[in-house]
Amino acid sequence: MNTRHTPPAPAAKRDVCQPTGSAELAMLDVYMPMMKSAAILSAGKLGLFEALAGGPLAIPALADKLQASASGTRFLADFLVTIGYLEQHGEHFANTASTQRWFTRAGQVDYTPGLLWSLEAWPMMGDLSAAVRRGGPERTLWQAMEDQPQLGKTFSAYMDAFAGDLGPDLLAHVPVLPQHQRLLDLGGSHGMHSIRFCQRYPQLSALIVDLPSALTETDTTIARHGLAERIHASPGELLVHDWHGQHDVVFYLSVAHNHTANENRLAIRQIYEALNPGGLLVIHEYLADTPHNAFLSAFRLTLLYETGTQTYRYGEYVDWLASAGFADLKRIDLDPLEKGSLIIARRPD
Ligand SMILES: Nc1ncnc2c1ncn2[C@@H]1O[C@H](CSCC[C@H]([NH3+])C(=O)O)[C@@H](O)[C@H]1O
Repeated sequence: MNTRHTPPAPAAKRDVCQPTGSAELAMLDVYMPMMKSAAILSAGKLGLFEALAGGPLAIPALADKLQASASGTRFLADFLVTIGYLEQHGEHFANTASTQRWFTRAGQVDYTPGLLWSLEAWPMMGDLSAAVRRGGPERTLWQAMEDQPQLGKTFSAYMDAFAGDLGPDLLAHVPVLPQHQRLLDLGGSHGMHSIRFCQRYPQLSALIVDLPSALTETDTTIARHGLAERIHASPGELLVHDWHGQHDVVFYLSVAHNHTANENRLAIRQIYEALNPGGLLVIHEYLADTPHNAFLSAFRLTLLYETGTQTYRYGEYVDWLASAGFADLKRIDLDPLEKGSLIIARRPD
């Protein structure tokens, strides 16, 4: 995913996606979201939220920690207060509860890697008009990652943060059985989904297939979790790669929107063939069923620029899955909507 869902942000005073309806204020619709993004991303890059994770600080101490100027730190902190990301108590600045929760290591999920990824995506979006004209990217994100290795690393770290958020939903909804022993994690990137399932189910071992650009940290992460014997990462193009025999559970998590409809149809057929009878396919996706949804529309524009692909409707998945032979299809819409949906299907016994 490309820029996927954003964590719940501090309550906005007004929905910035709605036009102001006032000619004098029209430019504010562009200027304020730009500055809001720039300030939050800069705070992430400077480590400002993390610096406040241990407790409130006055500007001189905060500036010291960030190795930044006192005046710059003050202007940034002042603005972050006005948009609800910081609170001010006298001379001291503190994270709001939401900032602490979503943008620090002390929180539930630390999306700071998403801020760092958004800094990479920022200049790309400046070129969106060219993608609209062409109808797709000049070079896909995956091609760009081949000669800019930091892109792949930053993107995988962002996906890792998402996986921290999605992990509990997956564990709750995917019915792994005692006889399920082999997990294939297509586009498995950071490896955290495989790691969580292998931790929960001791009978499982996993194979992760992804492009080399996504796997730079994966072996280290697997080893850090003490799972080097049970989880292996194998670099390659998922449609042509050797999937090493039969599997019992296949993950296709946030991968379909990076492929064309025909590639997905083909992949789903290949997955069916690679599953043992009774095996499960688990898809995580953003379904294109909801019309006029600002998040989904923004995501499709991002894909136009980054990969030239798109999101698909649930009916399309049903068609691909049913024609491959899958049965017992189940759709689970996650809460909130921006978290996407799970589709679980079974290869009949
Ligand atoms: N052709 C391809 N072959 C293998 N992996 C791919 C291909 N195209 C995109 N990917 C990978 O698909 C992943 C999509 S991001 C999703 C990562 C992970 N499944 C998660 O849910 O957190 C990235 O790691 C890409 O490198």
